[in-house]
Amino acid sequence: MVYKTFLKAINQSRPIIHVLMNNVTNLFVADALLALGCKPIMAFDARETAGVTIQSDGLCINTGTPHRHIQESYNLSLRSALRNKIPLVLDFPGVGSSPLRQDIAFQLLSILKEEDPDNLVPRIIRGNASEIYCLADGKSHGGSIDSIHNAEDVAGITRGLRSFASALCISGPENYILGQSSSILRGGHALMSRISGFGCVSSALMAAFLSCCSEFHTHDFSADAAAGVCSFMSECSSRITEINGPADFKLKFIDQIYNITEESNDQEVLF
Ligand SMILES: Nc1ncnc2c1ncn2[C@@H]1O[C@H](COP(=O)(O)OP(=O)(O)O)[C@@H](O)[C@H]1O
Ligand SMILES: Cc1ncsc1CCOP(=O)(O)O
Repeated sequence: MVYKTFLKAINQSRPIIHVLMNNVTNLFVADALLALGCKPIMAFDARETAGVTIQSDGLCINTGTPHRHIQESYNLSLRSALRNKIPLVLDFPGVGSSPLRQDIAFQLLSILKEEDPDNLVPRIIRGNASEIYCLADGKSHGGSIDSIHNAEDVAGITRGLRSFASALCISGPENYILGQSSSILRGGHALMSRISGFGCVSSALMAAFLSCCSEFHTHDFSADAAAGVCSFMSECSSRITEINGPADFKLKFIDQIYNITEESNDQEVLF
């Protein structure tokens, strides 16, 4: 299924996407979702987060900047999504960097198993190769938010982790999508690794694509949604011309999210 099918569905349904994003990339993610035609809502407080999730069409939890109290919000929203059949994406930036990040991640994974062991609620786990490596083997590898591993190597050790989600995306210069079927999709532009937020945006857009899933009945919808986002982001970046640097690329990328529609011809610049 190509990304244009998803763009059309999003354009028609204007889904509400509840995002618990890290505080580095919150605005970039909100702007990317708005440009796509979604209605993002960033809500973090445990007193409202489960209720906001119930009223949403998709959920994205990104645990990149943990702080006191937010772990409860992650848990409440995840349970709320699973109990109300709201599709979701989990993203764990730098999960191998500290015991706290691992504790948060493994608690969320245990909630997935407890509430929905058969993956009936569509869900994607996305991360760079080092993050997926840490989730898959349960050990900390230290280091930064950026990946030091190779997606192809890590894909080989994800059998156990794959049982937690209907699709897994190991991102990087090439994106490995592992679901009922698997695919490898080229990334976008090397500058995507030189500015914060392209991974976070990718996860949020996956939640948006997943939110349309009731309209489709494919055997492997979550993998289609993950692959659709990777193709879409690749197309957005390939249309950007006259790049002055990372910040310029980021703004022009948001414009491309807005400009590409289901009617666009591939590689056509629409400014
Ligand atoms: N060197 C690269 N070349 C092309 N595309 C890239 C590159 N690095 C990242 N990307 C793109 O940016 C997205 C986010 O990738 P990644 O950097 O792995 O995530 P994160 O920000 O979570 O570490 C990928 O899905 C891919 O499309
Ligand atoms: C720098 C940083 N630190 C914690 S979260 C974050 C942003 C990560 O964004 P991305 O992984 O999408 O580049």
